[in-house]
Amino acid sequence: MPAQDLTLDNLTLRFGTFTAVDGFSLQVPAGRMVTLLGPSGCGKTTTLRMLAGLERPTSGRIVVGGRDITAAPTHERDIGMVFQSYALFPHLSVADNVAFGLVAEQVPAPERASRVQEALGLVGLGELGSRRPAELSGGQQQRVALARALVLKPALLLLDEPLSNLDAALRHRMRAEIRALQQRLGLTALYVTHDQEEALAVSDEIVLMRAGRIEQRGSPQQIVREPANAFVAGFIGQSMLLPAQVAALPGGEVAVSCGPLHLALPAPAALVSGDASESADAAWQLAVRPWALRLELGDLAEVLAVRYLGHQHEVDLRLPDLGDCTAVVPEPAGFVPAAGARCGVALHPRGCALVRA
Ligand SMILES: Nc1ncnc2c1ncn2[C@@H]1O[C@H](COP(=O)(O)OP(=O)(O)OP(=O)(O)O)[C@@H](O)[C@H]1O
Repeated sequence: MPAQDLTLDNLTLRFGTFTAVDGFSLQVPAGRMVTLLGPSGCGKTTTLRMLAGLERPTSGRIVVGGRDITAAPTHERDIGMVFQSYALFPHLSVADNVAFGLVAEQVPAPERASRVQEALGLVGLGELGSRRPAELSGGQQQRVALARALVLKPALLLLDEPLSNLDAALRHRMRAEIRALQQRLGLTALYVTHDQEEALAVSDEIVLMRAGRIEQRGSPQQIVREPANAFVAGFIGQSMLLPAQVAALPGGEVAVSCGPLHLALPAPAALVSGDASESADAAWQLAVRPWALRLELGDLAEVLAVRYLGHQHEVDLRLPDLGDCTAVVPEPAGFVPAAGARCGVALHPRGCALVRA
């Protein structure tokens, strides 16, 4: 079946009095990969389990390609699933593991064999169909799990922490492979991870969740560059949050002061729209990425320590009124102060975002 679009409409799931997923709405266009990201316990897996038919929502609807599947049993949902544990059958060959869903669907043997070979080819395991899972590496086993989902040509692919069991190098390679395959096949996919770099690397769109609700959704760039609030700024990438004074300037900009540091930024949308509750008098914080702290000659900050990491230098600073923070100077570096010396600090607007306190 060709990829379908997915709509989650006001999904809620309560376990007794505890609300695990709270009025969750999302549209995923056909052929896109959207990632649910958020801290442990925020409801990512529960949302995926409702999609898979493993949990029944307390209220709300799930629609795939115009078909309401909210109450459909798992095997009628046309969904492929890949989980953290590969859950392969150890006594079956790789090919028979991949064929398992086709046997359940009573696909005739000759078609089964060609679809299994095609799916194994897609994940680069075309030659290994006769092996047993125990004779494969962890990465290869996860590829078998992926082939087992793809062989069904599902309308929707669900991936729940699919790379958590792999070591770091393999995780990097596999996330690139999964993303390339999803794009090449035009699959609609929902991906769950708590690893922000993984989410940034594989997604068309990220949905950042907290306590069963959506804090922000947007492209990876939007989530990093325009965090909607202090929680998002703190969760994605390292951010230092500084109390900020904000004053409107002509031309759609605001003057921002954080203790001794000053810069001009585009005015946040809420300020431009004139929403009375969002006036410049409201409490704001400036979320500052480590690379937005630009070091220069001067004597504003005390340099506590400098660490050379090969691709960058980390510089621990003590700023008057603001406390301690760490700046990052990419290699090849221009100016890097010495530990124990003093330096000037400027804020680069690209790595700074105003968020409500
Ligand atoms: N069957 C259940 N009964 C009661 N509470 C549950 C049940 N399943 C999940 N929860 C609770 O719902 C909340 C959301 O759980 P969920 O597994 O969706 O979180 P998550 O975002 O996937 O977290 P993690 O990243 O740790 O996997 C948690 O507080 C969890 O304890």
